Amino acid sequence: MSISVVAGAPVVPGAERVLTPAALEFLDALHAKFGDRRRELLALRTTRRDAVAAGATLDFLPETAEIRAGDWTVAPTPAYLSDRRVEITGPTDRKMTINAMNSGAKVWLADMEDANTPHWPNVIDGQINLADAIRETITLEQGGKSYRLADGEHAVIVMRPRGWHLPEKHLIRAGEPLSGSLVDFGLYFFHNASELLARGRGPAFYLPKMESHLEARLWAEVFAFAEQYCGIPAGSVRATMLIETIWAAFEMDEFLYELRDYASGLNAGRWDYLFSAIKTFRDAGPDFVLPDRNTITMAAPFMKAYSDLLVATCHKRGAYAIGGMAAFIPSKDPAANEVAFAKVRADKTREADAGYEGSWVAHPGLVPVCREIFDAALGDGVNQLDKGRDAQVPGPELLNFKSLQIDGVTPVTEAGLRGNISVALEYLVTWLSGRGAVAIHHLMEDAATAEISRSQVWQWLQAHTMLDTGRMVTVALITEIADAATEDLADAWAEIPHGRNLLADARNLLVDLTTRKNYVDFLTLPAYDLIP
Ligand SMILES: CC(=O)SCCNC(=O)CCNC(=O)[C@H](O)C(C)(C)COP(=O)(O)OP(=O)(O)OC[C@H]1O[C@@H](n2cnc3c(N)ncnc32)[C@H](O)[C@@H]1OP(=O)(O)O
Ligand SMILES: O=CC(=O)O
Ligand SMILES: [Mg+2]
Repeated sequence: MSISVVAGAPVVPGAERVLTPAALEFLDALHAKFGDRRRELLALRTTRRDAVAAGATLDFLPETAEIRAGDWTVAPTPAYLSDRRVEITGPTDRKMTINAMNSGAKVWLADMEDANTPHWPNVIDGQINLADAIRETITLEQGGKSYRLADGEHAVIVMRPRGWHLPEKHLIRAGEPLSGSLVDFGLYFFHNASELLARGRGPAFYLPKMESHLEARLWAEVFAFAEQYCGIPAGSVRATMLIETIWAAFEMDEFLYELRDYASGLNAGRWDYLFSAIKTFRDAGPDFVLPDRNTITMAAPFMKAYSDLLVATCHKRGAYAIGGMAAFIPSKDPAANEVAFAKVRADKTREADAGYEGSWVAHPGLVPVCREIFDAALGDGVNQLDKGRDAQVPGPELLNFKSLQIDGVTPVTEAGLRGNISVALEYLVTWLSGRGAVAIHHLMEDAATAEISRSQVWQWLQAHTMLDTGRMVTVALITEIADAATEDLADAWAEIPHGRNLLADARNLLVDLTTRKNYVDFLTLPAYDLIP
């Protein structure tokens, strides 16, 4: 069996550095060993969601009760990951790679996932940029500026590969596209694991969007195989798992247990979590319809329950709890900037008080505020593992979406509907153009936040939701708003190469995703079909 680049794939300068025969052989071995299991586990997702559609609910798993009750801890935290008080996230383009490394954050989540469009050039360039960053040779001349790694300490790289559901269509094996996860992980590991080990800085990964501990087990098997294949000591990898599906909230102990030889923490991936909550219970009746996106904060009882359970689970098992993304980013408008900093400060303070070891920021300008808050919480230490261990969170609390109702009704506004449609549209066109994260109305938007927006519109339509203005959510209303939003963006996108076509594609995709009867599991799947 062998792997080839599909005919017609965009030519990417430097690809020969990444797609070496030996690296492709490694990808081949990974797919031979794990490809079938990946497909089985994706099918299991469908089976489990079908059960919810038929009336089942979610609960802690009876078959893993012993794991939850057991007395075990995860592998020791390596020195390079012992201080995670501030982590910056961002895509792996060359400029942002250098800026993230220089940002003053302890960790950089190098994102091939929520913040990345998997255009073939992004996939390959990202690998090149990471390899150069690891070896500290990365430079860039752009826009009259010279970018270099600053003297002194740089952020530790924790790479986030694509989730299990995403294919990599530019590489095929036996006529089938490869797995995006295995391509991102495999190329990064093959080229950099020894170098990272030698430098005492990895290899470390963030693992996204898992729904079952069996998916965590698959990652553990992949790590063990990769270490052996590349001649790296067993147990060298470190993994931080995102708890960002509602399913994962019921299996946090199990995730850590499956990856116990590799795990260094869990992260509260709040945006995908909310998306998963909506998606999973999208047709479960009025008690599962959620209100406007901007009203569902981490203070919502079901979000707080998830956050508390995450800290307790981590700390019981000797793992770090890493906070999530406050989506507010710095702005040139002083009033908006003040709001952004106040919101981020409040969010990070809540996390530090709850016992997290550190948290995420989306922008270098926010590193100092996060650091200041965690400096105060951590004092002379680097963790708060003795904090928050005793939280008891009954399963139903994780599903108490109803608590956001007012007088038995979920408040949904026309402004919320318009906001969801315009943000999802602008995100989609940006994604199609090759950028997976963008600032819209002073907020960071990425695949996870856009998933919430389009899923809410779908759910409100199916639930015949009445808006605060007295209008009902209908196909006609969604289409009317989408067309107006498209018109609003038309001039800006007309200036960009192929911009008109991209905008038309984004509009059509959005209307289809939100008004079709059969819900689409991930917007990135049909969107991926639209990119070269
Ligand atoms: C739900 C989740 O998964 S969250 C995690 C995934 N999402 C992300 O990682 C998003 C990360 N953030 C970003 O991508 C960006 O901040 C954006 C797209 C939201 C805004 O970016 P911009 O519009 O470029 O912001 P802005 O103009 O203020 O940037 C100022 C400088 O900071 C840099 N910068 C901004 N954000 C980042 C970042 N996250 N990492 C590194 N550099 C950054 C810019 O490159 C720019 O550099 P320059 O002055 O050398 O040109
Ligand atoms: O990946 C993070 C999230 O919030 O989603
Ligand atoms: Mg996410």
